[in-house]
This record gives sequence, structure tokens and C-alpha cells, in this order.
Amino acid sequence: MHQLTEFSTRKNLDVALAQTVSQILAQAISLKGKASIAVSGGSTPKGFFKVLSQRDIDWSKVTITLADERWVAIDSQDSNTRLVHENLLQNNAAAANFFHLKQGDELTDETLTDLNVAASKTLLPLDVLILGMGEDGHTASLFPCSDEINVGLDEKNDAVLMKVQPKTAPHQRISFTFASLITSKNIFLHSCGEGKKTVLTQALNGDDPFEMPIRAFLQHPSLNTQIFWAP
Ligand SMILES: O=C(O)[C@H](O)[C@@H](O)[C@H](O)[C@H](O)COP(=O)(O)O
Repeated sequence: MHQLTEFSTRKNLDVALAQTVSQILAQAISLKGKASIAVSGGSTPKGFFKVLSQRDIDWSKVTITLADERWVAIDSQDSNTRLVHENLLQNNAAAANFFHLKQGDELTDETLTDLNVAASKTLLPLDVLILGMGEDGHTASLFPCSDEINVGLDEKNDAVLMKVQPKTAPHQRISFTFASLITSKNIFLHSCGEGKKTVLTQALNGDDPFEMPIRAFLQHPSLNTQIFWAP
């Protein structure tokens, strides 16, 4: 299931989402002494990251990671890790812990196994998941065109992280699986622009997640994905 909230401006969305997310993280810290959040890359979240970075919570108890990452050098313009370091791990949030998905030069099976074990132990279940959405309805690196989409969307898949080689986007990726992401306690879809509103309407009006993987989060009966949209 899902809830859609529309904001008049992206700035208003960024402020509201940062306030909501920081309150959830603070509650998790007071309840269990720690909190974990996975954010998405791309162009949409930069403003949200900057506002969130200034929120006054005990960031030293928060572990931040990415829902997916391109397997590129972390100083590359295409690196989501670089995006997070430059925009979120700043100000108060500079004290947060960051769980790197991009570790080492090559994404070998051994690296993937080690990352699966570490992510499962350190991060799951996530307190907050922030998803983005591509024009093709992909989210994280769950791409409809990829050979890995069946495994990626399989709720019975016990893998936490997986390799993905999309056909319509550059770079090999590492991505959390749907099965791991749906354990998140709070799931948000952050999307902006008229073009993405059209994609969102298409996603909401159909039911095949293999055509538009974001549907798996929007229509799952036991999820309540909160959609934050601004023009
Ligand atoms: O690595 C990535 O690119 C993201 O994780 C991806 O899932 C992103 O959220 C969407 O592609 C939307 O990207 P924009 O915000 O740039 O539209």
C-alpha cells in the first residue's frame, strides 16, 4: 500500500521529509540505542540530504548506507557514495557512521558474501529507507531490464545484497534486494517533477512489478510506502 503527499515546492518537501526522517531516527536511538537508514542516489535527493544533515540528533548512533551503488571509484562523478559524502555526511550528520557498499576494486563473489554478512548484521532491519524512482519505474538498482530482476524482486530471496548489470543504465551495480528492503520499518519514495509524476501515475495504475519494480513497494499489502512528491 502507499500514501501520496504532494508538496508545493521541493524545498518544502525536503524540510518535511528531513523532519519526519530525523524524528524516526531519534525515536529508534532512544528505543534501541542505534538507528540505520538507507538512502538512494541520483539527482533528486541532494536538497533533502543538505536539510537532513543539519538536523540535531545523535548522529554518532546512526549508520547510513545506500539502497544501491554503482561499482565505480568513490571519487567518480557517478558515485552515490560521493553524493552522500558531499551532501549528507556534513554538518551535524558528519558524525554519522557510513556503511560502504563499494568496497575494494572488484565486486567478486567473496566481496559480495562478506558485504551480505556485514549488512545483515549491521543494518537490518532498516529504520528508514528512502527510495528513488527512475523513468522506467526502477528503484534502487532493481531494473526491469536486468537479467537479475526475478531474483531481485523475489520475496523468498535470502540474499541481502546482489550484483546487478542493468542494460539501460551505466555501470555494474550492487543493490539491496526487495526481500531485504521490505523489512524496513519506514519506507519513503522521494520523487520530483512532472515527468516523474507521470511515471508514478503509470506505476499506480498497473500491477506488474516486473514492468515497473517500484510497484512492488507501492502495492505490497503489508507495506505502507509514503510517497513524497513535489513539482
Ligand atoms: O543509483 C541510482 O541511480 C539510484 O539509486 C536510482 O535508483 C535513483 O534513485 C533513480 O534512478 C532516480 O534518479 P534521479 O533522482 O536522478 O531521477
